[in-house]
Amino acid sequence: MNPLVAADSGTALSVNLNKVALLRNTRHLGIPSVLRAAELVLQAGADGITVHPRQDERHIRGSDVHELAALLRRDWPQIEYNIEGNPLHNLMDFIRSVRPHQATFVPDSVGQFTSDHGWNLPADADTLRPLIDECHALGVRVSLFMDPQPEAMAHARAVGADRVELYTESYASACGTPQEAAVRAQFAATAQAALAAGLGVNAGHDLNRDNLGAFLREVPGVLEVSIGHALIADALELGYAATIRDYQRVIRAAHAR
Ligand SMILES: CC(=O)[C@@H](O)[C@H](O)COP(=O)(O)O
Ligand SMILES: NCC(=O)COP(=O)(O)O
Repeated sequence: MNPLVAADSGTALSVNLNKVALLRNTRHLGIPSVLRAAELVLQAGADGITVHPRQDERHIRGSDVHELAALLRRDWPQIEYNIEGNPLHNLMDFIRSVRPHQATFVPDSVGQFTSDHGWNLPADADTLRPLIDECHALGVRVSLFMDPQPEAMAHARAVGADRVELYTESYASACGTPQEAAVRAQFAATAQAALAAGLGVNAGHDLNRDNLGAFLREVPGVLEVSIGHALIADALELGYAATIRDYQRVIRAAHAR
């Protein structure tokens, strides 16, 4: 599959392997293996691999980033490799050495518990522009992690981003509450603004098998979802292959209209 276009289903499923590394790091035995997890999810039909190497290496280590790059280059050259992180911290070193298909810029602090907000545009524009330009010179697509604010989408395009990744925690936490429909509509409006500005739309954070379908049915043009925490938790119960098949079933069903 061409990593530069959406999956045949309409939305590519990129599997975030952070939590496999988190479990591995609690012993010095190398299990569970991040590389083996990548092979298993790809054999089962995942469309991409995502990692978010944090500076404290609490989960993904620098060595994982490079070993995954070598594996994908050797055995899965058409599979999209998406590396997330803060380009003001450690991300750019990985982008320069690995040249993945996509860099997702995330404005996390060092030691942050998990990502919890997007970029502030246009305030961050002057900081981001040269880093986006550098990625483009390296042949790397840039996606900006963004809150669901329609008015920020034109600014994301103006600073040179190719895509935005909509930060979906507010949607996930609204699911099952009276606010669910309104929050989803906010994401739909943001995606429409992104498309109108000429951006591709990705989405991620706390997506799962239960909330993904409704999101994809209502939010237009989502090219890629990156899913880690819930998917790896599902895989502990179901195994990698059955889990990937089920997420792909949800994605296909959302697009079968
Ligand atoms: C950008 C994003 O939403 C995810 O990459 C999230 O930050 C995962 O990071 P952790 O696995 O460290 O929570
Ligand atoms: N970009 C989001 C991601 O990679 C995974 O987020 P989560 O599913 O672990 O919350």
